[in-house]
Amino acid sequence: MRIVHPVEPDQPPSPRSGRDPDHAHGNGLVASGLRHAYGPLTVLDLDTFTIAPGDRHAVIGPNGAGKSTLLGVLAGTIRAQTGQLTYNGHTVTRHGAEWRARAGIGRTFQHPTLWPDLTCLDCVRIGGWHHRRNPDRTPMETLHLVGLADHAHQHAGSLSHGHRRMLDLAVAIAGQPRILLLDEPAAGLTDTETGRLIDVIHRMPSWIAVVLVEHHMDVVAAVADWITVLHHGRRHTAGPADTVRADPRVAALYLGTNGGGHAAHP
Ligand SMILES: Nc1ncnc2c1ncn2[C@@H]1O[C@H](COP(=O)(O)OP(=O)(O)OP(=O)(O)O)[C@@H](O)[C@H]1O
Repeated sequence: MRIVHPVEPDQPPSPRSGRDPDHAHGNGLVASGLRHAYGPLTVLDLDTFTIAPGDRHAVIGPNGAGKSTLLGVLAGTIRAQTGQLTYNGHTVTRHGAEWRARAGIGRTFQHPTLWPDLTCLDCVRIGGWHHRRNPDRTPMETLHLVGLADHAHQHAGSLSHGHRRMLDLAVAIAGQPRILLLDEPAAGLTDTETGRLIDVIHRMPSWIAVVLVEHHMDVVAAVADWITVLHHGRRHTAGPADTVRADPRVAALYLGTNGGGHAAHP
């Protein structure tokens, strides 16, 4: 895939430095002993998974490896059968997705649903409904960031697939997350949209952690400095992005010579 970066960025990229304006970054999200099964099928079995402020962490693995399940457990849309989660030192295991979103754990979805009868602008307004502080940017500025300013008054239901994904991202950003969980954000995007997505992630302030589940390895290479590889719900490999991408065991997993499913070659 050829990634096209927007020719004229509308804002300078955010430096990976700076300070959380409300000093609320704490020590991030720490999960331990996560286990989840559907019937006899264990789809998640992780001893620990940690997200620290500012992380750029990709979770990759063959189809069915448990990546979306992990994101769901972290976001609170799936309750793991066992395990504990703390966020900035507080136990949040039993708190649901809405509480976690308000606390700063935002997410996008593999299949965004949004509100089809609302305009893009109203969707972004809803995304920011729980602000505890002055918004980082107006809803219109958020739409501009993701390249949807010209579609502000269009109904979400009439957007193209790629634009719907970018709107889902805008809605998540409007919630001013401290941890942003992205589930296959590049799936189905054009090259130009993919370039825009990478640009948006690069502009995230340094105190925001971004965790993305992604099959597009050029997107992973562009944004992640740490990669966890899941296989059958377990950690197969984890480490600095360059090291993991060069690991022949990971390539073997993707090529199916290690009992894995099919997916793009890392
Ligand atoms: N609600 C459910 N009921 C039963 N099985 C499920 C359910 N959700 C997911 N699974 C199964 O759990 C396993 C892990 O699914 P998950 O979506 O987490 O994997 P994934 O790594 O995100 O896959 P992909 O890359 O294909 O999106 C798969 O075998 C999937 O079929």
